[in-house]
Amino acid sequence: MGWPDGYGRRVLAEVDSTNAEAARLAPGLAGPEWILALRQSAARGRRGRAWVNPEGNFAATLVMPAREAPDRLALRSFVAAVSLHDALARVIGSDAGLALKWPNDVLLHGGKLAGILLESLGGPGGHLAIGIGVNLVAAPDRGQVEPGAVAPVALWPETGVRVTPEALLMALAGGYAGFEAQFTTYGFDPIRTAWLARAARLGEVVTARTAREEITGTFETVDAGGNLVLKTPQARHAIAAADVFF
Ligand SMILES: O=C(O)CCCC[C@@H]1SC[C@@H]2NC(=O)N[C@@H]21
Repeated sequence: MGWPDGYGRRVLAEVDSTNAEAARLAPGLAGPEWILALRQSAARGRRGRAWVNPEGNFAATLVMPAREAPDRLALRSFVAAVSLHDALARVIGSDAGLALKWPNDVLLHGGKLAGILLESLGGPGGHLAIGIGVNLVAAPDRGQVEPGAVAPVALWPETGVRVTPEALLMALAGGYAGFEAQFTTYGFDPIRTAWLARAARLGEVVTARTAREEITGTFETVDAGGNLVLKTPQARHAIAAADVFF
């Protein structure tokens, strides 16, 4: 799979955060652009957390013009997760042990291998930044992540497979372009189906911690809006934003 038509690419030796760089570049971009950084000094994670980013790990952001409603923009989270899962399977040579955790973490052997941070950049045209971090060579210590969160893992120690950030970008950019085209043409349905086929803990009991409450229930599905659907003895909950604990 070669580099996809219509997508730009920049490779930076160092930047504060590829998502911050995406926001700076967005006003001057006419089409989608991948920004890969070999080092980040101020990488950010979801919910205002820092992202630990040792050199050799993958750090990139896809910034794209997107004049769409926020609900639809948010579904790119699943497009990115499915693309990342499949790109990792391609570079590893197998999808064994890979799974997706709602909404967009990639797990390997049950540990967190990769995270995705979506940011809507607004501005006159409207841009979306999809920031992707993958622990290719090293994972943060358990003490550096939230108590109760899935333990971080890294690809190299876990599988013996050494992949460069550039090689992963190649696999990811090609795969993303395919899923993005599918999303544009057919909508969320095929992406949702692909996501569910790669889901961790589907049909099992999980806990979702939202800003207001904690819900423990059976992970039934992801609905047409991308919500996590949990069934408890009392009700069926469609959850738009939460941290999920196994
Ligand atoms: O918290 C998460 O799970 C999401 C982590 C996203 C990290 C990536 S690394 C590349 C991009 N630039 C950032 O500052 N963050 C994202």
